[in-house]
Amino acid sequence: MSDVLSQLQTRYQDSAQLSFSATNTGLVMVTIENDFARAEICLHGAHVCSFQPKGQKPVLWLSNDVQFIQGKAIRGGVPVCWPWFGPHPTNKEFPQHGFARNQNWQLSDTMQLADGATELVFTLTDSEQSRQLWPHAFELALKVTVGKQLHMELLSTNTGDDEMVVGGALHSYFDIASIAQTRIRGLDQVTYDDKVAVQDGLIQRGDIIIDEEVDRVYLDTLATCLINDDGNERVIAVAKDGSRTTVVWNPWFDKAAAMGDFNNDGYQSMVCIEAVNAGDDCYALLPGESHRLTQTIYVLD
Ligand SMILES: O=P(O)(O)OC[C@H]1O[C@H](O)[C@H](O)[C@@H](O)[C@@H]1O
Repeated sequence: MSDVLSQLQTRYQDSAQLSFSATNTGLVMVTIENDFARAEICLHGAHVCSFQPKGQKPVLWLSNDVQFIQGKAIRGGVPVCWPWFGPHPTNKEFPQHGFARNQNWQLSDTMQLADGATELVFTLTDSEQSRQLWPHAFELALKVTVGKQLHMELLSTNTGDDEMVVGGALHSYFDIASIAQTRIRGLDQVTYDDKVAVQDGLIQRGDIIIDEEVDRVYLDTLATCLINDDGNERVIAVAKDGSRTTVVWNPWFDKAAAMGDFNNDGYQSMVCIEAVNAGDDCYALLPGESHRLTQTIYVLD
C-alpha cells in the first residue's frame, strides 16, 4: 500500500483540497478539506470515515475502538456493502454484507466543482478473489461529493456476459449527542420486518424512538429520513435513490459489547440509517447494464 500512498502524494502534490496519509496499519486515507467541509475516505472499502461540515460537529459516527485492518470492515462511517446485504443467501462462510468493504479500491478521478465542492471517484473491479465469492465480471464506482452535503453514488455495472443480481447498501452510521434525545422521522406507516423480534410485516407508527436493540428493515420506501439530534440541536437529513429498503440499526449494549471494534457505550451516540438493496429490492443486470444507488446526507439549516 505504501507505493499507492507515494503515487497519490506525487499525483496530487499541488492539490489544495486533497491530502493523503496512511493509518498505522498501512491503509491509505484521503483527507478532503474545502470551503464547506472536511472528510476522510479510506481506500480500503472506499469507506467514508468522517464528514464534518464547517461549524458542525461530526455527522458520521466512527467507533472509538475502530480498527483499520486489511480485509476487515471499518466500524462506523459509511461501509459500502456489496454485492449482497447481510449474510450471503446460501453460504454462511462468505463475508457478511459482501466483499466490497473489505478490499482496496482505486482512486480513479477527482474534480473540484465550480461551487468549490470536491468530487472523488473510487473504483473496484472483479478479481480472482472476488470471483471466488461471486462469479461475475463487474465495475463498481463510488462517486463521493464533499460539499455542504455529502453525496454518494454507487454505480454497479455488469461487464460480463451473464446476468448478475446486485444487492448492497450504503450503511451510514450517524453521530448523535444521545440516543435518548434522538428521534427518526420519515417512516411513519411504513411496513417493516423486525430482525430482533423476528417478526415480519409490522407497521411503523409515528417517529422511531430507540431505547433497546433495533434492527429493522423498512420495505418499499424511498422516503428521506430526518434524524432529530436534539442533544446537538440539529436535524440531519438522509435522502436516497435507487433503494426501496431502509434499515435502521442500533445494537444497544450487549451486541455492542460483543463486538471487538465497537466501544461499549458507543451505542448511546450512534444510529445507522442505511440505503439498502435487499430481498425483492435487488437488481438483475444484463451485460452492460448498471444500477445506481445514492445517499445524500446534510444538516438542515
Ligand atoms: O457487524 P456488521 O457486519 O457490520 O453488520 C452490522 C449490522 O448491519 C445491518 O444494520 C444489519 O441489519 C444488522 O443485522 C447488522 O448487525
